[in-house]
Amino acid sequence: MNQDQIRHYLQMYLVVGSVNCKASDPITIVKAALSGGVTLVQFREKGADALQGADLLRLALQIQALCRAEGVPFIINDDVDLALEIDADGVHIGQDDENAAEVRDRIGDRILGVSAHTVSEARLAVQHGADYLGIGPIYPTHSKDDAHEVQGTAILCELRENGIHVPLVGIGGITEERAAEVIKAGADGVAVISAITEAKDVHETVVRMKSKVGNTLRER
Ligand SMILES: C=C1C=NC(C(F)(F)F)=NC1=N
Ligand SMILES: [Mg+2]
Repeated sequence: MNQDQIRHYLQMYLVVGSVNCKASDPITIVKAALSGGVTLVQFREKGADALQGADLLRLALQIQALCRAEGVPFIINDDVDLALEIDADGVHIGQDDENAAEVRDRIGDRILGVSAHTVSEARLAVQHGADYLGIGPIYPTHSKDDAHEVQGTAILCELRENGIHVPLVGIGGITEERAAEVIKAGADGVAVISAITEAKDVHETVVRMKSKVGNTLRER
């Protein structure tokens, strides 16, 4: 997939799993987020009471169907086997998951996202064929209990200053108020968990956040 297409997808990136959906259920949240205009959805089922087996597969297929109906790509976090089993549009892997080069071989030209926390991790991921890099946590997050130390937007500037020009998406504690500064620092979009899954009005939150991202991208 070409880089401009990937950059477009990264603008308003929802990362969701049943564990993050307390106020409401994942399907209701994903429907409202899609109607608000999210441009990419990642199914990330992690944590103490994460779904497994048939329940996991059922929820993945349900969210995949909702995304497909809206023409929004659907990505699976970590689980390359599940992604291939249901023919997801891509996978997102961390530094502690399967080697990115091996995953690229397994998934063909599906979307490959890789988490990176330093310039050297970013360079390696790009060499191994990553289509985009997930960078963070930019701000303190309570969505990931083993998150790396908070990096602030400086990491985004540092990556761009060191010649990392592939599509980048920031993640970690990103809220509507913070979205613009993540884009100004060089990200092509924002990846969001609890600011959307715990929002009082999911649809409106996505609409507002997406318009702030779009306006800031145009001003850049
Ligand atoms: C650990 C992660 C880091 N970044 C991303 C994203 F921003 F979506 F690319 N997703 C993850 N699951
Ligand atoms: Mg992982």
